[in-house]
Amino acid sequence: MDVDIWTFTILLSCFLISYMILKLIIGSSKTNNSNLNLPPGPRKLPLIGNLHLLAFSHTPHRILRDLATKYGPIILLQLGEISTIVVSSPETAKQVMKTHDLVFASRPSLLTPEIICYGNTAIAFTPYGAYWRQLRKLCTLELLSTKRVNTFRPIREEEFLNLCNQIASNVGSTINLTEMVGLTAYDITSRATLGKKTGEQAKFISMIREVIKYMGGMHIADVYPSIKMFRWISGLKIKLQKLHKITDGIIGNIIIEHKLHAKSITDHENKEHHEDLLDVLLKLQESGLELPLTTDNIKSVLVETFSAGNETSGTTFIWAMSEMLKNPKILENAQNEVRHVFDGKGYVEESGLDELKYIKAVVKEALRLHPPLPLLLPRESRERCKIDGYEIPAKTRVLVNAWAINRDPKYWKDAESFKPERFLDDNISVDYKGNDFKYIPFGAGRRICPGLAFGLANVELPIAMLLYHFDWILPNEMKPEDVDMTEAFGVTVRTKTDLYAIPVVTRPLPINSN
Ligand code: HEM
Repeated sequence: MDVDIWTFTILLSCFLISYMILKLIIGSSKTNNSNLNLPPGPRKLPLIGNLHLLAFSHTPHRILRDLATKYGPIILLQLGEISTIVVSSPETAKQVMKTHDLVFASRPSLLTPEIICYGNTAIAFTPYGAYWRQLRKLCTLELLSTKRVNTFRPIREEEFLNLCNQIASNVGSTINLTEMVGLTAYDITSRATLGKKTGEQAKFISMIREVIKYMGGMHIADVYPSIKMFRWISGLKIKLQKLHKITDGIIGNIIIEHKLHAKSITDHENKEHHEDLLDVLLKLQESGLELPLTTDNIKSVLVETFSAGNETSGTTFIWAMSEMLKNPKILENAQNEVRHVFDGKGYVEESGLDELKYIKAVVKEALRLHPPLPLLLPRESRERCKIDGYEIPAKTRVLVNAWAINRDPKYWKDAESFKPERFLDDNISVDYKGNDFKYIPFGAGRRICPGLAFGLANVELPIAMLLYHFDWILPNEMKPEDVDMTEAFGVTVRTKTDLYAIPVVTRPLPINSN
């Protein structure tokens, strides 16, 4: 949650302007909740409330964990105009995402998704209601179902093999794993979503990477929504509108190309043709859904799939690789496993990944210690409700500190250590589906991540392939304990520095794989 210094300074000066003070005072008296039994929390400052506690932090999940240690598992913060509760224990998370899931099934309206995703019409930031329900159903049954994700298997295998070939041609040199794997993930999403690679697609990828820079963090406009001037003051709105105009033009062209192509292909070609997500969305649009799916709605979902999908899986891959490079014994165990399973074939196939119990445990453990969205996505209460005996008024913003929960020593033995073995223990059978609230990297309840299968496939396969074909050496005689695990907050919490390593080929790549 990063409010840049420039905007924050402007904010403070602006508070000197009397009409604003007046407006805020009137605003706060309108929502006077002093008679309610509200959750505890730190003392608020006039006008900004508790904003100063998070405004300059690059690791808000850590600050919020420290506050929870002091005030308890449910705390109330005043972030500018926004009353926000933060829950930090499995029990309170369960109350938000299971017991009262329907009450907390909405999302607040935030500036970036509002502009980039056509007025919040993608799934993640759409408020709860009939439109979200329809979109979510399409997403679960059609777009991101396990069956659909499996149809993209050949794309994943081909693209990650291309990556391995690229790495093999750089053997002995230091490579930037973060960048190389990140770009491959974009290529995969791009082909799965929009079909075969085109120039327009490459432009779209580079624009989405630009958009993502603005997606993370807490913007001043989102904590003072009634003061419209903050939307303009930082220049953010103008930047976003410019980017939106460009992405809209590119995606518009891609949709036109798709429609023309669909008309021109013969019956024979049709049978050979692999449906991409845009094909599916266009078919659904034609099919006459209960609520019409407009072309802008389709564009919105495409933008979201690109942005939500890539960063989360890319981030998870890098955390898992960083942890293994930091813990050579774990890297060796994972390599032994994948080589034992695939040595007969000489290459890794996605269909064999289920045999990689240890590597799956490595990914699970990486997601426990480093959930890419440590505070999940913010929710908003739709009506008044009680949690742990405390009143939560309607329209309260809710953050679930999954990062703190996933490493709570009350529930996890040796909680801060990277130990994949803990997930091999039959007594710890937590899954990704948000059934056990002590482990929620994908969230839980109605708003749980629908891209789970898509995301995991893009993490497990490259790990298996990169560990099968290559040994990895740290550059510049770096020691394992020096691998940088500093976090950087953005659209996801990723490693602050890119991960570099030197590959050594140990299992040759399949000959006809170029
Ligand atoms: C390792 C990969 C991923 C992780 C860790 C992850 C994590 C999450 C989390 C924590 C949420 C919020 C859940 C909540 O509020 O309870 C979420 C929501 C969402 N994710 Fe993912 N995600 C991943 C991959 C993907 C992929 C690949 C896609 C799509 C291609 C995707 C699409 C979405 C969407 C659309 C939502 C919003 C759901 C809603 O509000 O109904 N995610 N994800």
